[in-house]
Amino acid sequence: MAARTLFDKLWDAHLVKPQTAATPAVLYIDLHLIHEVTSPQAFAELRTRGLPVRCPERTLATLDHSTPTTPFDDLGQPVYASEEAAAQVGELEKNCAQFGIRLNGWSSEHRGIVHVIGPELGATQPGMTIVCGDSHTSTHGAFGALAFGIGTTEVGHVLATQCLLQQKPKTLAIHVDGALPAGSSAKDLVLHIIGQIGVNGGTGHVIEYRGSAIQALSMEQRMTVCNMAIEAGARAGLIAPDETTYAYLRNKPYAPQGEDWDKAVAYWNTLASDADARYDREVRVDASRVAPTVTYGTHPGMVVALHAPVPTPASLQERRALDYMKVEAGKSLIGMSVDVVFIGSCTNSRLSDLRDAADVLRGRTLDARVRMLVVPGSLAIKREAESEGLDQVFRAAGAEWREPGCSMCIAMNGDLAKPGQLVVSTSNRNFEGRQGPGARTVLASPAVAAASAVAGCIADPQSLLQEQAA
Ligand SMILES: CC(C)[C@H](C(=O)O)[C@@H](O)C(=O)O
Ligand code: SF4
Repeated sequence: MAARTLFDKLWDAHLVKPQTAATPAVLYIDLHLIHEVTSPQAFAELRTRGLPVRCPERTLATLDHSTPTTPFDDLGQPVYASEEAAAQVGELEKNCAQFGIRLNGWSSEHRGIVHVIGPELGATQPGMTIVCGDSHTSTHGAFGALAFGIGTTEVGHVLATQCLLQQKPKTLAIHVDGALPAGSSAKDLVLHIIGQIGVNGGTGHVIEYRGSAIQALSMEQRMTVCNMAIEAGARAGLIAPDETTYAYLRNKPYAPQGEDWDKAVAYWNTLASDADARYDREVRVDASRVAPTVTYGTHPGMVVALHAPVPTPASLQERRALDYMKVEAGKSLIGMSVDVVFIGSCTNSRLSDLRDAADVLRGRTLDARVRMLVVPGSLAIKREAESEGLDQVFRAAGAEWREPGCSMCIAMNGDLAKPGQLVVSTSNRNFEGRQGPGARTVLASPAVAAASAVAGCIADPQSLLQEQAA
């Protein structure tokens, strides 16, 4: 057989019907993740047609986008920001009960952001096809699973048939060699990559991240990198499974156990791209040149190294973005005044991210002008962080330690910035108004975000970390 890439192997193993000139391929879906925003209409469609869910056991639901991150009220009930949010959640609860779907709801110890809990439970596994009505489903590609976002109509198709119609995407290998410099994180790497290839650089492709710098990343870091594949326009991001993957998954609740585990690992070991496999495109990135990186504009491709000057706008659109952000070309963002700092989202809300932020904050307090929200990606992460005392570090610094959810990443739950406020955010999208009407977003790593909270302006964590060490 001809040499195949990781993507080819995943595609071939799930192909129910190949595509023809006239019809897309039919793919079998191993795991369907659902949340409250993109599922209601899909269930309504099932009801209209009198259809059951084909594989409830392959469907996993959580509440995340519209859920409050404040504690329950005195009656033990969540306090929703709007009727609409409450209705959306209620709808998912009802649909899951009626169609026999596991829901990590309010009473579950496993609730959290969909892209955080899938991996955490071991539901996300190498070799799988995984879909969700959510663009950041690419996160799960960190495990060597073909994982991508789908629309609400497709959510209905998958619920009804456990299959999906797909055009075969092309492959793009991003080789990342060299070592990340001390002080540069996975977030800096992925922002740097998007800056290098552009927000359309991956369009029509599945990205496979490869090379020594990728292999050196932990699973949490790999998830950060795959999470943002979609921000480069890619259909999905992939990393071949290896010992790091297996060490993470072993003994997770839904991971295979005993003999099944050994069999699974033997299969997973066959998934890596063959040595002579061909990609449609290849790009090289030198990890040693990745500095702490931030966005300065209104899409995730408008990135700049923290100490480098913002480039001169090359188009009217870029000029408008700079105006909106109140950013000046020719100057770095260092020193720009900050109103809100958000640590959270499916990009950077895992334990290692919280540790990175806490390392900068330990023994310090926030600048008086800054509001800081720390929102763990899941209840499990919240509990772990508390057992390490990270919550104490955040609270002592003056930050808000909140319940898990998407929160200010998308501001659907009432956590939002005011018009004109500047948010340094560890999330993945800096679109106009995403974190509240008129709010301005600078995407950054947890360390840069935390340092900016202390300084009250965009700041480099290095000097703070050196002081801590001394
Ligand atoms: C609400 C949902 C459909 C959306 C997505 O698809 O990604 C959200 O998660 C986001 O991050 O913008
Ligand atoms: S955390 Fe943000 S990016 Fe992730 S699923 Fe929620 S809204 Fe989307």
